[in-house]
Amino acid sequence: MDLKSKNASPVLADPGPINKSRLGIHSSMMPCSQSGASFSSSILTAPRKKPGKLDDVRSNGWLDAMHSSSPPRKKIVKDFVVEHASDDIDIVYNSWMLKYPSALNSFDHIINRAKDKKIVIFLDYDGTLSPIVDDPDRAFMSADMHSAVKGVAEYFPTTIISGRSRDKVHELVGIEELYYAGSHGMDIMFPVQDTASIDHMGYVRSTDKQGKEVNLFQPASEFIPMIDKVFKTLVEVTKAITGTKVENHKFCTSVHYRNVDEKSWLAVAQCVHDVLKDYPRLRLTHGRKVLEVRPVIDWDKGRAVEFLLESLGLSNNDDVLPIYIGDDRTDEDAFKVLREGNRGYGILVSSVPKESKAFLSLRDTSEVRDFLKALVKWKEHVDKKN
Ligand SMILES: O=P(O)(O)OC[C@H]1O[C@H](O[C@H]2O[C@H](CO)[C@@H](O)[C@H](O)[C@H]2O)[C@H](O)[C@@H](O)[C@@H]1O
Repeated sequence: MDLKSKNASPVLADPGPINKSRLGIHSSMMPCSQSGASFSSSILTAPRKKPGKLDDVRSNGWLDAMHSSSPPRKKIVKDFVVEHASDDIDIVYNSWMLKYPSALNSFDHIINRAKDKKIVIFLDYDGTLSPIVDDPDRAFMSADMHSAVKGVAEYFPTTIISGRSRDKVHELVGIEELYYAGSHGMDIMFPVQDTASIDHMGYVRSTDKQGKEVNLFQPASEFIPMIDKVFKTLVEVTKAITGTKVENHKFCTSVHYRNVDEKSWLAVAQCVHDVLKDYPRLRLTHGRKVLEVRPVIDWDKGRAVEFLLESLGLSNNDDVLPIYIGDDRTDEDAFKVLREGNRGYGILVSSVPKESKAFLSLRDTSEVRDFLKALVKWKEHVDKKN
């Protein structure tokens, strides 16, 4: 990517003036449920305020997207028109792997391509390094995964790119040798080096928790007060819906519905939809049983990968082999960047067949760990020979 030719600001054309009062008292601070616990089922049958209101969420595809996020295995198989026997499940998965071959089985091919190139690793966190669990605060890596990630970071420039806040994912991973990009790449901390060529990109010099000098790139910093306000509003309006959890990631905010009764998913969607109506500069994306609210800026995990490659002086296709491993829809932006630039490998982590811009696949976090360990072993072997 020629960052120099890009507008330094990734903020898209403003869809309208920001009404200052919107940033203050929010019109939907009232909970969506006026009747507390019984809210979920009644909202399914009767429009809450205006006729047609519930249709908004149904017709704009939110609800369908919510149902298809993290679908149970059976459902995916059914979509592939196969019976539910486990043998058939394997047949479907194996035929899907013809399109997205296993990165483990393709290992020799990968290292062959990596000869004379510098491998650069990008890792998503949830669902990639830690298994998906009900409580986002308890999504930990295994000790084995921790040592595999530490191992790759010793040999290859390695970045964690997460939807979580940078501080949170740093706390969960706890490895200092890594670079961290939080809030879907809207908060990037990377080492100070000769990056004079992109000085105009707007990153600032800062210090990390150990007092070391670092560069910090935060293209959505002007949105911090707005996100904080929306976070508080979302906590308020969803509090009557049992099981919802709202997280503040500083540059974006997430509304989880994994622990919400499916009958109330529409209510969750409606609450978020109502709040977003007053914030034209925010948009919604879907993750694994989570609605993610983020600024309308032209920035995502794909742009973050391009930015990091450029800023670390690793953007030359002939010398560098980027590998991005992720499981979620937001990781598709990064897969797309690699695919379209014919650069390295996007690796999708999935135990069910799904369409992706990735080239390769791994079934689950344990295969991710094995793949990372294999890279370390190979690199140790190569270094020993030289
Ligand atoms: O980009 P990621 O690192 O994959 O972060 C995406 C979201 O991950 C977390 O939620 C997901 O994992 C949780 C723990 O396993 C799970 O309970 C939840 O259902 C998943 O959506 C995180 O809590 C979100 O804030 C991130 O946006």
